[in-house]
Amino acid sequence: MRAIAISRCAREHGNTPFGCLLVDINGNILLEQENIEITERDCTGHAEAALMRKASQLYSKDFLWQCTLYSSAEPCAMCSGAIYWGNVGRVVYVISEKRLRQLTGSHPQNPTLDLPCRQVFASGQKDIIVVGPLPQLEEEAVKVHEGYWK
Ligand SMILES: Nc1nc2[nH]cnc2c(=O)[nH]1
Repeated sequence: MRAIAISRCAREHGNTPFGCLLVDINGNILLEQENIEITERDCTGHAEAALMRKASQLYSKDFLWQCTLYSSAEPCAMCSGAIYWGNVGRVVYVISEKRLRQLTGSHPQNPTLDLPCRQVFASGQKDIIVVGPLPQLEEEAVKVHEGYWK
């Protein structure tokens, strides 16, 4: 899955191992985004938030509602907010926030929130479709995190 490959690139480039991409209704890849929080010294530099900043500059809200954001891991509350405000209509993720929390533990670099993206979206006013976690891809995605959260 492309989002997992992007998460591997993020780690290779010195960032936390997360990646995502935006795909239109016809399956065309519009944007790809690695996590940039370390190299850019940006606490909001999660892959999904960074992608949403670019997406909202390039595309209309009506267009983005027809798009899907694929992510290597479940969007955190901040990124879910960006997806909500940016108006992307569908999200697919591999690793759940719960599993991520087991991986990162209490690592100060990633004090993972125990707040599923579905819960964030359910507090809003639109029906964003959420697919995930994806058990058949989860181990491949988890592998990219191996040895990182020490
Ligand atoms: N899903 C996701 N979770 C994160 N936790 C820390 N950074 C990230 C990121 O870029 N994406």
